[in-house]
Amino acid sequence: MKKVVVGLSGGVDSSVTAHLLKEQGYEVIGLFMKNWVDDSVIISEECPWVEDSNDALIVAEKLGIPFQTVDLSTEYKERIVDYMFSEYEKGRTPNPDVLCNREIKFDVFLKIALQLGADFVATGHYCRKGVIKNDDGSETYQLLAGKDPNKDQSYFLCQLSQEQLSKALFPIGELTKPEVRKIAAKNNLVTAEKKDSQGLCFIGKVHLPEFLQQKLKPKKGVIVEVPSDASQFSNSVPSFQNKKEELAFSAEKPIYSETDGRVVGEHQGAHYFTIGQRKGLNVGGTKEPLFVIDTDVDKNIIYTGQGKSHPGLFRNTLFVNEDELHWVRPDLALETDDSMEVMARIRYRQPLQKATLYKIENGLYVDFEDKQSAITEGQFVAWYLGEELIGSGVIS
Ligand SMILES: Nc1ncnc2c1ncn2[C@@H]1O[C@H](COP(=O)(O)OP(=O)(O)OP(=O)(O)O)[C@@H](O)[C@H]1O
Repeated sequence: MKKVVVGLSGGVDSSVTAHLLKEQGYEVIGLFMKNWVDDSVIISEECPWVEDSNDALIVAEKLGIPFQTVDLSTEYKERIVDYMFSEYEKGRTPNPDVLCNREIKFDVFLKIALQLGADFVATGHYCRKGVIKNDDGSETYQLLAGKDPNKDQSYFLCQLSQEQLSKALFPIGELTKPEVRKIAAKNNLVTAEKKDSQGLCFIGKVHLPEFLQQKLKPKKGVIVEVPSDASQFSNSVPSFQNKKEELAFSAEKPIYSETDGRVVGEHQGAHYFTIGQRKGLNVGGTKEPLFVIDTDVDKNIIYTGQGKSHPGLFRNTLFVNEDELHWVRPDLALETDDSMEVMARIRYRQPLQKATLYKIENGLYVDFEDKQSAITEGQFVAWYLGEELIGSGVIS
């Protein structure tokens, strides 16, 4: 009998995951992980993990499976929380969810599962795993979108490797959320009606600005509004010698200075802000709301533009550095000077966009057919062939 460790979060998705695996004849163990808890921010009534671990325990008892809690708060702090602070400090916007899957659920957690003698780790992610049998007898694993288009979570797993995928199971990927809830209700699982978590491992449960303020000290600076007819947005495109030059030009973020617009307000620290952000600027009196179009953490200036169609928010092309480029399918990796037509997204739930990948020596361009709003440094871009996510990278 194959043994599976299920990450039981106390939510409905992982409850049904455990139930399905048991029905399929696996020997199932439930494991709840206590992640890092931001004690200074979370007030006791909001502290969610005690309630969640209790729900996970009740589900495990109901299913008649062994259950354990593991404390991964140290690893979580080192690999996710510290990384978040350091990225925000650099003016980049990290994605803790993607990291949590790569570094915690399918690394630390997976290793614990293997120590418990498990063959696989299963989670309640809405995605599927495909297996290609190669001629030499080896297997290649595919990360496929979940069947429920409203819930597809493949993006969150975009940094997984073949090694990690080989040990993963995603039993609810073939189901829709309503189907999952129905199965939970039919089997009297206490989590059947529980509302969805915020997605983020912990950050949904804390207030991001307050969280950041603990480590990143406030630093007053100015907010500059850049008009939509600023010279940076003029359409004069130089002529290019080759595609590489054209892509480099298109991926270039405009450079702003204080004199490109007027000072419209003050902020508490450019490192708290992210491109595309609207909330928290507290500037009134403009015809349309202001959006952050760039931050300069060195000079501590936030550049903004009016309205969500401000030209400063849009670009066609982005670049991924070689060392931040990841192929879920290494066998499909592009060689230098090769290109590939794909569908791509730059954030969770964004509808897939037509794009072409161009590989150069020190990285990869992702060139979108349509201009993309708020391409943000530090976030992940993920690309797909059909329903298969084949690679991803950090936007640089
Ligand atoms: N604290 C945790 N302990 C164990 N596994 C977890 C924990 N948090 C998340 N997971 C696993 O990762 C999966 C995806 O996590 P996410 O936070 O996106 O939850 P979700 O989609 O709301 O699922 P659920 O309804 O199971 O909470 C979960 O289904 C679960 O298998």
